[in-house]
Amino acid sequence: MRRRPGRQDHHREHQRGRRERAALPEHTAVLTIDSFAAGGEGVGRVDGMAVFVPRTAPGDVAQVAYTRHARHGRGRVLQLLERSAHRVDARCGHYETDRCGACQLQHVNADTQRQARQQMVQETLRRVGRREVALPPITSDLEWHYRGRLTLVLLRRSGGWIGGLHPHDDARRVFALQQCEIAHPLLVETWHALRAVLTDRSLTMPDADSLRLGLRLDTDATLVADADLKVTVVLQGGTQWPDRERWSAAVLRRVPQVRAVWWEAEDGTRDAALQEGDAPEASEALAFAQVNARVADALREHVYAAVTQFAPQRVVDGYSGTGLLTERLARAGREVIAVEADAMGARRTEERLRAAGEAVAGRAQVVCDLMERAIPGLATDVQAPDVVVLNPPRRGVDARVTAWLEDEIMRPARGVVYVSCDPATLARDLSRMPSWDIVSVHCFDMFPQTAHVETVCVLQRSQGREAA
Ligand SMILES: C[S@@+](CC[C@H](N)C(=O)[O-])C[C@H]1O[C@@H](n2cnc3c(N)ncnc32)[C@H](O)[C@@H]1O
Repeated sequence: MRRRPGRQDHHREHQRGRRERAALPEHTAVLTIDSFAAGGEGVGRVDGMAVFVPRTAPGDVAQVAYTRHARHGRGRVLQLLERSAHRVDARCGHYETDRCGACQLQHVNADTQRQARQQMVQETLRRVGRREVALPPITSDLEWHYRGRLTLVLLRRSGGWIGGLHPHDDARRVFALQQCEIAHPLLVETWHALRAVLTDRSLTMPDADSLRLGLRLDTDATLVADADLKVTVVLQGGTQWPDRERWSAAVLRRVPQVRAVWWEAEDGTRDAALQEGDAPEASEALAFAQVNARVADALREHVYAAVTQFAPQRVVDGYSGTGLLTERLARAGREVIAVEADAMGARRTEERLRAAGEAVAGRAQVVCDLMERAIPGLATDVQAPDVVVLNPPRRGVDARVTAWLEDEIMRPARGVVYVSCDPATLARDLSRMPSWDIVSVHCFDMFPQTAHVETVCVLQRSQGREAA
C-alpha cells in the first residue's frame, strides 16, 4: 500500500529543491522593478524574462544576482542603486536583519501594499481564471498588532530550545524571535515569559527535535485593548511527553495570562495537558479561527449579506469551521447543512446550535467530513441547496466540488459565495466553473504587511446556461 506523503516528505522535497536551486549558476544584472508578483516579490526583466526579487518595490533600480529557471529567474539584491518612492523603513528589526518570512511587504507604505494586494487578486483572476473583475476599495483595519495567533518553531539545541520563525529564503534555519509587529502584544509578551520555562532544564519537552508552539488569544475576543484577554498555548509534535503535567503547571503558574496548555502529538491526538476551570472548551481552543478578529467581523457581515441576497431556503455552508455562519443562517430561518472536516470545528458547531435552542438546531445539520466526500448527501434530484458557501483553506476546493457545482443535479442552485485566502487557487477553481458568472469580488485586508489577502467572490448561475 502506498504511504501518504507526510511533513517530513514535504521537507525533504523542499530541501531537494533548495539544493538544486543552489547548484544553479548565478548571473548579475541591473534591474528596474516594475510590479509585484503574487508572492510579494518585485518583478524586473532580463532579456524579456521575468525575474522575481524579494524585498523590492516598483521603481527600485538594483544590482541583482539571479538564477535562471525554465521560464523565469529568481534573484536577490546585491545593491540598491535607486530607491522606489513606495519604500518605507521596515518597522520590525527581524524583517531586515533576519529576513523574517512572516511578512513580505513591510518595506513599502500601507497604500502601496493595499493596492498591490488588490492587483494580485485582479491579475490572478485575469491570468488563471480568465475573468475580468472590477474591485471596490479593500476593507482594511489595523496595520499592526492585528494577529490573534502566533505560531513559532521550536528547535532542540545542545543548550536547550530556541524558538522563532524561518527566514524567507531558508526553511532550515530558525532565528530567535524577540518581537513581532503584526502579532497582538500579549502574544509576544507570553512568548517572552514562556522562554523562561523552556530554559528550565528540570522540565522536559516532548520527544522530538522540532516542535511547533501556537499561542492564541481566546477565540472570540476582539483585539481592542482588554485587560482580561487570555491566551491558550498549543504545543504540537512528538509522540511522548511524560512531563506534560509538570510543564503545563509551570506555565500556568509563571505566565498568568495563559489559561490552558494543549498538546497535539504527531499522530494528531489532542490532549489537554492542563487548564484552568474557566478555560475555553477544547472545540473552541483548537478549531479554526481567523487571525484578524476585526477584519473577520467585517468579512462575516459581507458573507452573510451575500448569501441572503439570494433569499435562500436551503444553504450548504462548506468548510464551515466553528459554525458561526451556520448558526446565524439557522437563526434567520434557513435550512443549513454545515460541512467541516475537523472534528473540533464540527463539535463546536453542534455546541453552538444546541445552545441556540431546539428550533434553531432543528434547521441545521452538521456533517463532519471532507466536502468532496460529503457531496452525495448535499443534493438530491428533488432537493438541491439554493446557495453554496465555500470557505476552504489555501489549497482551495477539490476538483470534485467544482464538478458537483457544474452537475445537472445542482441546476436549481442560484448562488455560490466563495471565500478565499489564496487568489491562485480561487482563480483555478473559478476556471473549473464555466456555468457560474461573477457578481462581485471584494477584498478584505486580513493580513497587512504580507502578500496575503482574503477575497469574497459571489457567483450566480450564468445567464447563458439558464437559457440553454
Ligand atoms: C478557512 S477555514 C474557514 C472556516 C469558517 N468558514 C470561518 O469562516 O471561520 C477552512 C475550514 O475548512 C476545514 N477544511 C479543510 N479541508 C476541508 C475539506 N476538504 N472539507 C471540509 N472542511 C475542510 C478546516 O478544518 C477549516 O475549519
